[in-house]
Amino acid sequence: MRGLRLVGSVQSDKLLGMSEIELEIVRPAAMMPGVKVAVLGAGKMGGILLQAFLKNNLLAPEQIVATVQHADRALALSAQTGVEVTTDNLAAATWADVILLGVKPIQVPGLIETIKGGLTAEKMIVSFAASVKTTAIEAAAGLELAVIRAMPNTPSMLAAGVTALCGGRFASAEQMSVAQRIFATVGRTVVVAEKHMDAVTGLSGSGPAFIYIIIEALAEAGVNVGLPRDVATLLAAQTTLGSAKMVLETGYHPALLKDQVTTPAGCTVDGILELEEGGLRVTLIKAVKRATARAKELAAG
Ligand SMILES: NC(=O)C1=CN([C@@H]2O[C@H](COP(=O)(O)OP(=O)(O)OC[C@H]3O[C@@H](n4cnc5c(N)ncnc54)[C@H](O)[C@@H]3O)[C@@H](O)[C@H]2O)C=CC1
Ligand SMILES: O=C(O)[C@@H]1CCC=N1
Repeated sequence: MRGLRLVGSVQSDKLLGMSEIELEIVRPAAMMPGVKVAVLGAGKMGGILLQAFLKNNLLAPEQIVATVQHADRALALSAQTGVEVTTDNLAAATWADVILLGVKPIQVPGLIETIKGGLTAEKMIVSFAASVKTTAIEAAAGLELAVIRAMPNTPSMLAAGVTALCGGRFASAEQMSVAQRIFATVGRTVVVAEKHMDAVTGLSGSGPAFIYIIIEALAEAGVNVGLPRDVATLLAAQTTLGSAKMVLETGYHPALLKDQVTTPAGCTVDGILELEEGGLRVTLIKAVKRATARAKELAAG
């Protein structure tokens, strides 16, 4: 069905008194027409991006080729998305203008070695692998080509993600704006200096896992004080979402918003005392510091 105009017809004389209506369903033009994108390593994160490109009509299916490690997964993903999925990284990279790298950090150098023969200085590589520096990709490619490093997160699945991006030595402002358009399909984007990318990984890349644990714990607490589990989970998740929206949309400091909840001599302050005694703040700070430290090591294995 790739690239075809879909034309169907229905018999509807009973409804409209006409013998036949011609239905013509034509997909609207893609927002980045003519750009060919390869997603090398369409796993969890790469798969989310691939689906978002299609859902947002950033790219038509025939503008995308994805790769995975195993042929059976290629077949399944192709059937699910209507996109060509292959295990041939070199062919995909040779065909594409923009090459997204979505394999594990340790696999990036080997993957670039594989696709090197298909790279030219006119192409652009966008890596969302943690830890791998733009200079490492440039050096492995052996070309003065644009490299952009990105760190998205999994709420991207609902277009509620956030992606930090930084450009390598040969990436132009125009190429950065192409990368921002790519990641805008899955949420907000922010451009940072590359020295901050491991910290971004520790905070917003890993962060959803930390927040899920907090939501799970709040729900467990709700069950502990007598709520049905489904009600407790809804209350915990919506409270987290609503509180995040308050920070983003009011622009108030989180401490001020916390003070608004805390009635003098009320119940909230008693809960806060327990949080402080249990070291929640320090624990979260340590979690982000540990994840950031590990992010610095991942490229080396
Ligand atoms: N999962 C997350 O929350 C985030 C992950 N990342 C980064 O995304 C990358 C992938 O992570 P996940 O999606 O979580 O892992 P994943 O294991 O789901 O995805 C990796 C994919 O690469 C494929 N692959 C492996 N070797 C390949 C090869 N030679 N050719 C083609 N495909 C190959 C695998 O089949 C798999 O589908 C990592 O570098 C990670 O740092 C970045 C931001 C967030
Ligand atoms: O855990 C990881 O290594 C990846 C990078 C950020 C989120 N997941």
